[in-house]
Amino acid sequence: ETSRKASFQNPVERKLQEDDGLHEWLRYDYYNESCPLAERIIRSTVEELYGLRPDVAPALLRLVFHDCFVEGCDASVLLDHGDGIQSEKDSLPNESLRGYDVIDIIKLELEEACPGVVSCADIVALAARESVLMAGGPFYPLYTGRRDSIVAYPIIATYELPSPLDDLSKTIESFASRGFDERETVSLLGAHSTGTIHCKFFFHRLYNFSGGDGPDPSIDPEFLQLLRSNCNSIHHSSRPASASPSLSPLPSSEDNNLSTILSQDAGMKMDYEGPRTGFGTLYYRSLLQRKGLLFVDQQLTSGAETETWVRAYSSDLSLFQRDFGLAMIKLSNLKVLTAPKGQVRLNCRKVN
Ligand code: HEM
Repeated sequence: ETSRKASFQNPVERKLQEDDGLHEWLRYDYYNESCPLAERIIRSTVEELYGLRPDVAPALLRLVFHDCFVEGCDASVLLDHGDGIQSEKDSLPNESLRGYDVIDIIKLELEEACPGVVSCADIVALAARESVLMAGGPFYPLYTGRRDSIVAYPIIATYELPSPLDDLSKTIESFASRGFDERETVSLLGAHSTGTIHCKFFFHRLYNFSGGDGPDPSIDPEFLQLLRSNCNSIHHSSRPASASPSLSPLPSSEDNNLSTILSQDAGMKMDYEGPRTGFGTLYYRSLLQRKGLLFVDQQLTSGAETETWVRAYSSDLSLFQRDFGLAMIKLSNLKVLTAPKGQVRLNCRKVN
Protein backbone atom coordinates (compact mmCIF):
# COMPACT_ATOMS: atom_id res chain seq x y z
CA GLU A 1 0.00 0.00 0.00
CA THR A 2 2.78 2.41 0.96
CA SER A 3 4.68 1.81 -2.25
CA ARG A 4 1.49 2.17 -4.26
CA LYS A 5 0.90 5.57 -2.71
CA ALA A 6 4.51 6.55 -3.15
CA SER A 7 4.57 5.67 -6.81
CA PHE A 8 1.39 7.66 -7.46
CA GLN A 9 2.47 10.57 -5.33
CA ASN A 10 2.13 13.86 -7.13
CA PRO A 11 2.91 17.40 -5.99
CA VAL A 12 -0.60 17.82 -4.57
CA GLU A 13 -0.14 14.78 -2.38
CA ARG A 14 3.32 15.85 -1.29
CA LYS A 15 2.00 19.25 -0.30
CA LEU A 16 -0.83 17.70 1.68
CA GLN A 17 1.57 15.36 3.42
CA GLU A 18 3.83 18.23 4.43
CA ASP A 19 0.86 20.12 5.86
CA ASP A 20 0.24 17.83 8.81
CA GLY A 21 0.37 14.13 8.10
CA LEU A 22 -3.22 13.64 9.28
CA HIS A 23 -4.60 14.05 5.82
CA GLU A 24 -6.03 11.34 3.77
CA TRP A 25 -4.73 11.43 0.24
CA LEU A 26 -6.53 11.46 -3.00
CA ARG A 27 -6.17 8.08 -4.65
CA TYR A 28 -7.55 6.04 -7.47
CA ASP A 29 -10.87 4.44 -6.71
CA TYR A 30 -11.25 6.09 -3.33
CA TYR A 31 -14.84 4.82 -3.16
CA ASN A 32 -13.98 1.25 -3.98
CA GLU A 33 -15.25 0.03 -0.60
CA SER A 34 -17.60 2.80 0.49
CA CYS A 35 -19.44 3.16 -2.83
CA PRO A 36 -18.04 0.77 -5.42
CA LEU A 37 -20.49 1.81 -8.12
CA ALA A 38 -19.87 5.54 -7.73
CA GLU A 39 -17.84 6.10 -10.88
CA ARG A 40 -20.14 3.87 -12.90
CA ILE A 41 -23.21 5.71 -11.69
CA ILE A 42 -21.66 9.03 -12.67
CA ARG A 43 -20.70 7.69 -16.08
CA SER A 44 -24.10 6.20 -16.86
CA THR A 45 -25.99 9.26 -15.64
CA VAL A 46 -23.88 11.62 -17.74
CA GLU A 47 -24.31 9.33 -20.75
CA GLU A 48 -28.04 9.18 -20.27
CA LEU A 49 -28.43 12.93 -19.86
CA TYR A 50 -26.13 13.56 -22.80
CA GLY A 51 -28.45 11.39 -24.90
CA LEU A 52 -31.32 13.71 -24.03
CA ARG A 53 -29.42 17.00 -24.04
CA PRO A 54 -25.96 16.93 -25.65
CA ASP A 55 -25.22 20.39 -24.27
CA VAL A 56 -24.73 18.89 -20.80
CA ALA A 57 -21.22 17.88 -21.89
CA PRO A 58 -19.87 21.41 -22.49
CA ALA A 59 -21.75 22.67 -19.45
CA LEU A 60 -20.07 20.15 -17.15
CA LEU A 61 -16.66 20.63 -18.72
CA ARG A 62 -16.79 24.36 -18.13
CA LEU A 63 -18.03 23.77 -14.60
CA VAL A 64 -14.89 21.90 -13.48
CA PHE A 65 -12.74 24.76 -14.76
CA HIS A 66 -14.75 27.38 -12.88
CA ASP A 67 -14.74 25.25 -9.74
CA CYS A 68 -11.06 24.29 -9.71
CA PHE A 69 -9.68 27.69 -10.71
CA VAL A 70 -11.28 29.31 -7.68
CA GLU A 71 -9.61 28.05 -4.49
CA GLY A 72 -9.32 24.54 -5.87
CA CYS A 73 -11.66 21.67 -6.74
CA ASP A 74 -13.95 21.86 -3.74
CA ALA A 75 -17.41 22.31 -5.30
CA SER A 76 -17.52 25.86 -3.90
CA VAL A 77 -19.07 26.97 -7.19
CA LEU A 78 -22.17 24.87 -6.49
CA LEU A 79 -23.19 26.63 -3.26
CA ASP A 80 -26.38 28.67 -3.52
CA HIS A 81 -26.75 32.13 -2.08
CA GLY A 82 -28.17 32.29 1.45
CA ASP A 83 -27.55 30.91 4.96
CA GLY A 84 -24.47 33.08 5.29
CA ILE A 85 -23.14 32.00 1.89
CA GLN A 86 -22.39 34.55 -0.80
CA SER A 87 -22.54 32.45 -3.90
CA GLU A 88 -19.91 32.30 -6.65
CA LYS A 89 -22.77 31.71 -9.06
CA ASP A 90 -23.65 35.40 -9.06
CA SER A 91 -20.18 36.60 -9.99
CA LEU A 92 -19.82 38.01 -13.49
CA PRO A 93 -17.58 35.26 -14.97
CA ASN A 94 -20.09 32.64 -13.80
CA GLU A 95 -23.06 34.46 -15.28
CA SER A 96 -23.74 31.88 -17.99
CA LEU A 97 -22.34 28.85 -16.17
CA ARG A 98 -24.71 25.91 -16.42
CA GLY A 99 -25.04 22.32 -15.31
CA TYR A 100 -25.94 22.78 -11.66
CA ASP A 101 -29.16 20.85 -12.26
CA VAL A 102 -27.20 18.01 -13.84
CA ILE A 103 -24.95 17.76 -10.78
CA ASP A 104 -28.10 17.63 -8.61
CA ILE A 105 -29.41 14.68 -10.61
CA ILE A 106 -26.13 12.78 -10.32
CA LYS A 107 -25.94 13.55 -6.61
CA LEU A 108 -29.46 12.20 -6.08
CA GLU A 109 -28.52 8.94 -7.76
CA LEU A 110 -25.43 8.64 -5.60
CA GLU A 111 -27.26 9.48 -2.39
CA GLU A 112 -29.67 6.69 -3.17
CA ALA A 113 -26.85 4.20 -3.71
CA CYS A 114 -24.56 5.29 -0.84
CA PRO A 115 -25.89 8.11 1.34
CA GLY A 116 -23.42 10.76 2.46
CA VAL A 117 -20.38 9.20 0.83
CA VAL A 118 -19.51 10.76 -2.52
CA SER A 119 -18.44 14.40 -2.47
CA CYS A 120 -19.80 17.02 -4.83
CA ALA A 121 -16.23 17.98 -5.72
CA ASP A 122 -15.55 14.44 -6.96
CA ILE A 123 -18.82 14.49 -8.88
CA VAL A 124 -17.81 17.71 -10.64
CA ALA A 125 -14.40 16.30 -11.60
CA LEU A 126 -15.69 12.90 -12.70
CA ALA A 127 -18.71 14.28 -14.55
CA ALA A 128 -16.40 16.60 -16.50
CA ARG A 129 -14.23 13.64 -17.44
CA GLU A 130 -17.23 11.73 -18.78
CA SER A 131 -18.31 14.86 -20.63
CA VAL A 132 -14.97 15.12 -22.39
CA LEU A 133 -15.42 11.54 -23.59
CA MET A 134 -18.96 12.29 -24.76
CA ALA A 135 -17.72 15.33 -26.67
CA GLY A 136 -15.17 13.20 -28.52
CA GLY A 137 -12.14 13.91 -26.33
CA PRO A 138 -9.79 11.55 -24.49
CA PHE A 139 -10.33 9.49 -21.35
CA TYR A 140 -8.05 10.36 -18.43
CA PRO A 141 -7.70 8.63 -15.06
CA LEU A 142 -8.63 10.65 -11.98
CA TYR A 143 -7.92 10.37 -8.30
CA THR A 144 -10.89 10.66 -5.98
CA GLY A 145 -11.34 11.60 -2.34
CA ARG A 146 -11.89 15.34 -2.73
CA ARG A 147 -14.03 16.94 -0.02
CA ASP A 148 -16.46 19.83 -0.31
CA SER A 149 -15.84 23.32 0.96
CA ILE A 150 -18.05 24.96 3.55
CA VAL A 151 -17.59 28.41 2.03
CA ALA A 152 -17.82 30.06 -1.38
CA TYR A 153 -15.35 32.56 -2.83
CA PRO A 154 -17.31 35.13 -4.86
CA ILE A 155 -14.54 37.75 -4.81
CA ILE A 156 -11.93 35.32 -6.11
CA ALA A 157 -14.40 34.10 -8.74
CA THR A 158 -14.99 37.68 -9.83
CA TYR A 159 -11.37 38.73 -10.06
CA GLU A 160 -9.39 35.58 -10.76
CA LEU A 161 -11.37 33.72 -13.39
CA PRO A 162 -9.90 34.75 -16.74
CA SER A 163 -11.83 37.10 -18.98
CA PRO A 164 -12.63 36.47 -22.67
CA LEU A 165 -11.18 39.93 -23.36
CA ASP A 166 -7.76 39.13 -21.91
CA ASP A 167 -4.70 39.38 -24.12
CA LEU A 168 -2.16 36.59 -24.29
CA SER A 169 0.16 37.80 -21.56
CA LYS A 170 -2.72 38.14 -19.13
CA THR A 171 -3.95 34.64 -19.96
CA ILE A 172 -0.49 33.13 -19.56
CA GLU A 173 -0.07 34.92 -16.24
CA SER A 174 -3.44 33.79 -15.01
CA PHE A 175 -2.80 30.12 -15.82
CA ALA A 176 0.78 30.34 -14.53
CA SER A 177 -0.63 31.50 -11.18
CA ARG A 178 -2.34 28.09 -11.00
CA GLY A 179 0.79 26.21 -12.06
CA PHE A 180 0.13 25.76 -15.79
CA ASP A 181 2.81 26.46 -18.39
CA GLU A 182 2.09 27.77 -21.88
CA ARG A 183 1.76 24.34 -23.43
CA GLU A 184 -0.75 23.26 -20.79
CA THR A 185 -2.66 26.50 -21.18
CA VAL A 186 -2.96 26.08 -24.95
CA SER A 187 -4.11 22.49 -24.51
CA LEU A 188 -6.72 23.38 -21.87
CA LEU A 189 -8.27 25.99 -24.12
CA GLY A 190 -8.92 23.12 -26.53
CA ALA A 191 -12.00 22.68 -24.32
CA HIS A 192 -13.43 25.43 -26.50
CA SER A 193 -13.91 22.76 -29.16
CA THR A 194 -17.35 22.15 -27.80
CA GLY A 195 -20.32 24.14 -26.53
CA THR A 196 -21.76 27.53 -27.32
CA ILE A 197 -20.28 31.00 -27.13
CA HIS A 198 -22.88 33.74 -26.89
CA CYS A 199 -22.47 36.82 -29.07
CA LYS A 200 -22.08 39.07 -26.06
CA PHE A 201 -18.64 37.53 -25.43
CA PHE A 202 -17.21 38.40 -28.85
CA PHE A 203 -19.51 41.18 -30.05
CA HIS A 204 -16.89 43.78 -29.11
CA ARG A 205 -14.66 42.32 -31.85
CA LEU A 206 -17.18 42.78 -34.66
CA TYR A 207 -17.51 46.56 -34.99
CA ASN A 208 -15.68 49.19 -32.99
CA PHE A 209 -12.94 47.01 -31.67
CA SER A 210 -10.84 48.61 -28.92
CA GLY A 211 -12.52 51.95 -29.44
CA GLY A 212 -11.50 52.08 -33.13
CA ASP A 213 -13.72 52.25 -36.21
CA GLY A 214 -13.34 48.74 -37.49
CA PRO A 215 -13.52 45.13 -36.42
CA ASP A 216 -10.74 43.17 -34.75
CA PRO A 217 -8.19 42.84 -37.58
CA SER A 218 -7.31 39.34 -36.42
CA ILE A 219 -10.68 38.00 -37.64
CA ASP A 220 -10.85 36.38 -41.08
CA PRO A 221 -13.09 38.67 -43.23
CA GLU A 222 -15.54 35.98 -44.34
CA PHE A 223 -15.83 34.66 -40.83
CA LEU A 224 -16.47 38.20 -39.65
CA GLN A 225 -19.49 38.39 -41.96
CA LEU A 226 -20.77 35.11 -40.60
CA LEU A 227 -20.41 36.28 -37.01
CA ARG A 228 -22.04 39.61 -37.77
CA SER A 229 -25.02 38.02 -39.44
CA ASN A 230 -25.39 35.42 -36.72
CA CYS A 231 -25.29 38.01 -34.00
CA ASN A 232 -27.57 40.47 -35.74
CA SER A 233 -30.35 38.18 -36.73
CA ILE A 234 -33.14 38.93 -34.29
CA HIS A 235 -34.85 35.58 -34.76
CA HIS A 236 -31.72 33.58 -34.62
CA SER A 237 -30.79 31.57 -31.59
CA SER A 238 -28.23 28.83 -31.96
CA ARG A 239 -29.10 27.47 -28.55
CA PRO A 240 -31.89 24.91 -28.61
CA ALA A 241 -34.75 25.96 -26.36
CA SER A 242 -34.34 22.84 -24.26
CA ALA A 243 -30.84 23.92 -23.33
CA SER A 244 -31.77 27.11 -21.55
CA PRO A 245 -33.58 26.36 -18.29
CA SER A 246 -30.56 26.67 -16.05
CA LEU A 247 -29.14 29.73 -17.78
CA SER A 248 -29.07 32.99 -15.89
CA PRO A 249 -31.33 35.50 -17.58
CA LEU A 250 -29.53 37.88 -19.89
CA PRO A 251 -29.93 41.64 -19.45
CA SER A 252 -33.38 42.88 -20.39
CA SER A 253 -33.69 44.39 -23.82
CA GLU A 254 -33.74 48.10 -24.46
CA ASP A 255 -34.00 49.91 -27.73
CA ASN A 256 -30.39 49.98 -28.72
CA ASN A 257 -28.83 47.35 -30.90
CA LEU A 258 -26.50 45.78 -28.37
CA SER A 259 -29.14 45.04 -25.78
CA THR A 260 -31.37 43.59 -28.45
CA ILE A 261 -28.59 41.23 -29.34
CA LEU A 262 -27.94 40.29 -25.74
CA SER A 263 -31.56 39.56 -25.12
CA GLN A 264 -31.72 37.27 -28.13
CA ASP A 265 -29.39 34.75 -26.52
CA ALA A 266 -27.67 34.34 -29.90
CA GLY A 267 -24.40 32.54 -30.11
CA MET A 268 -22.10 30.33 -32.10
CA LYS A 269 -21.63 26.64 -31.62
CA MET A 270 -17.94 26.04 -31.17
CA ASP A 271 -18.17 22.82 -33.13
CA TYR A 272 -19.94 24.61 -35.95
CA GLU A 273 -18.06 22.52 -38.50
CA GLY A 274 -19.73 19.39 -37.16
CA PRO A 275 -20.16 17.79 -33.76
CA ARG A 276 -17.62 15.37 -32.30
CA THR A 277 -15.49 15.41 -35.42
CA GLY A 278 -12.22 16.15 -33.78
CA PHE A 279 -12.40 17.54 -30.29
CA GLY A 280 -9.21 19.57 -30.48
CA THR A 281 -7.83 19.70 -33.99
CA LEU A 282 -10.68 21.74 -35.44
CA TYR A 283 -10.40 24.34 -32.72
CA TYR A 284 -6.70 24.84 -33.36
CA ARG A 285 -7.18 24.79 -37.13
CA SER A 286 -9.81 27.47 -36.82
CA LEU A 287 -7.36 29.60 -34.83
CA LEU A 288 -4.79 29.24 -37.63
CA GLN A 289 -7.51 30.36 -40.06
CA ARG A 290 -8.19 33.42 -37.89
CA LYS A 291 -11.58 32.03 -36.97
CA GLY A 292 -11.29 32.05 -33.21
CA LEU A 293 -14.50 33.16 -31.50
CA LEU A 294 -13.23 34.76 -28.33
CA PHE A 295 -10.44 37.32 -28.36
CA VAL A 296 -8.72 35.15 -25.76
CA ASP A 297 -8.85 32.16 -28.15
CA GLN A 298 -7.42 34.02 -31.13
CA GLN A 299 -4.67 35.48 -28.98
CA LEU A 300 -3.10 32.02 -28.73
CA THR A 301 -1.68 32.54 -32.23
CA SER A 302 -0.02 35.81 -31.25
CA GLY A 303 2.87 34.45 -29.20
CA ALA A 304 5.76 32.37 -30.51
CA GLU A 305 5.48 29.52 -28.02
CA THR A 306 1.70 29.35 -27.86
CA GLU A 307 1.49 29.45 -31.65
CA THR A 308 3.88 26.51 -31.86
CA TRP A 309 1.47 24.48 -29.73
CA VAL A 310 -1.56 25.65 -31.69
CA ARG A 311 0.17 24.36 -34.85
CA ALA A 312 1.22 21.12 -33.22
CA TYR A 313 -2.28 20.37 -31.90
CA SER A 314 -3.94 21.34 -35.18
CA SER A 315 -2.16 18.53 -36.96
CA ASP A 316 -1.54 15.93 -34.26
CA LEU A 317 -4.72 14.71 -32.59
CA SER A 318 -3.00 12.16 -30.39
CA LEU A 319 -0.51 14.71 -29.09
CA PHE A 320 -3.41 17.02 -28.24
CA GLN A 321 -5.39 14.25 -26.57
CA ARG A 322 -2.43 13.24 -24.44
CA ASP A 323 -1.64 16.82 -23.39
CA PHE A 324 -5.26 17.71 -22.81
CA GLY A 325 -5.78 14.63 -20.62
CA LEU A 326 -2.72 15.47 -18.54
CA ALA A 327 -3.76 19.10 -18.18
CA MET A 328 -7.28 18.06 -17.14
CA ILE A 329 -5.78 15.77 -14.47
CA LYS A 330 -3.74 18.69 -13.20
CA LEU A 331 -6.76 21.00 -13.26
CA SER A 332 -8.86 18.42 -11.40
CA ASN A 333 -6.24 18.14 -8.64
CA LEU A 334 -5.80 21.84 -7.95
CA LYS A 335 -5.69 22.59 -4.24
CA VAL A 336 -8.10 19.87 -3.22
CA LEU A 337 -9.53 19.47 0.26
CA THR A 338 -9.04 16.04 1.76
CA ALA A 339 -10.23 14.58 5.06
CA PRO A 340 -10.33 15.79 7.78
CA LYS A 341 -10.84 19.14 6.04
CA GLY A 342 -14.13 20.05 4.42
CA GLN A 343 -17.14 17.78 4.34
CA VAL A 344 -19.20 15.58 2.05
CA ARG A 345 -22.25 17.70 1.32
CA LEU A 346 -25.59 15.92 1.27
CA ASN A 347 -27.01 18.51 -1.10
CA CYS A 348 -24.43 20.07 -3.41
CA ARG A 349 -26.08 23.49 -3.16
CA LYS A 350 -25.82 23.77 0.65
CA VAL A 351 -23.35 23.11 3.43
CA ASN A 352 -24.53 20.40 5.83
C1 HEM B 1 -8.64 32.08 -20.67
C2 HEM B 1 -9.42 31.15 -20.24
C3 HEM B 1 -10.89 31.06 -20.57
C4 HEM B 1 -11.80 32.03 -20.80
C5 HEM B 1 -11.58 33.53 -20.78
C6 HEM B 1 -13.06 31.39 -21.09
C7 HEM B 1 -14.24 32.04 -21.37
C8 HEM B 1 -15.37 31.44 -21.84
C9 HEM B 1 -16.55 32.12 -22.28
C10 HEM B 1 -16.76 33.62 -22.29
C11 HEM B 1 -17.44 31.19 -22.70
C12 HEM B 1 -18.82 31.44 -23.32
C13 HEM B 1 -19.91 31.25 -22.33
C14 HEM B 1 -21.27 31.50 -22.91
O1 HEM B 1 -21.40 31.99 -24.03
O2 HEM B 1 -22.26 31.23 -22.23
C15 HEM B 1 -16.82 29.91 -22.51
C16 HEM B 1 -17.40 28.72 -22.79
C17 HEM B 1 -16.85 27.50 -22.48
N1 HEM B 1 -15.66 27.28 -21.84
FE1 HEM B 1 -14.25 28.65 -21.48
N2 HEM B 1 -12.88 30.04 -21.02
C18 HEM B 1 -11.57 29.80 -20.70
C19 HEM B 1 -10.98 28.56 -20.50
C20 HEM B 1 -11.69 27.38 -20.45
C21 HEM B 1 -11.16 26.14 -19.95
C22 HEM B 1 -9.76 25.93 -19.37
C23 HEM B 1 -12.17 25.22 -20.06
C24 HEM B 1 -12.19 23.77 -19.65
C25 HEM B 1 -11.13 23.04 -19.41
C26 HEM B 1 -13.29 25.90 -20.68
C27 HEM B 1 -14.46 25.30 -21.06
C28 HEM B 1 -15.50 25.93 -21.69
C29 HEM B 1 -16.62 25.24 -22.29
C30 HEM B 1 -16.78 23.73 -22.39
C31 HEM B 1 -17.49 26.22 -22.77
C32 HEM B 1 -18.86 26.02 -23.42
C33 HEM B 1 -19.91 26.10 -22.34
C34 HEM B 1 -21.33 25.91 -22.77
O3 HEM B 1 -21.63 25.55 -23.91
O4 HEM B 1 -22.20 26.12 -21.90
N3 HEM B 1 -12.97 27.21 -20.86
N4 HEM B 1 -15.57 30.07 -21.97
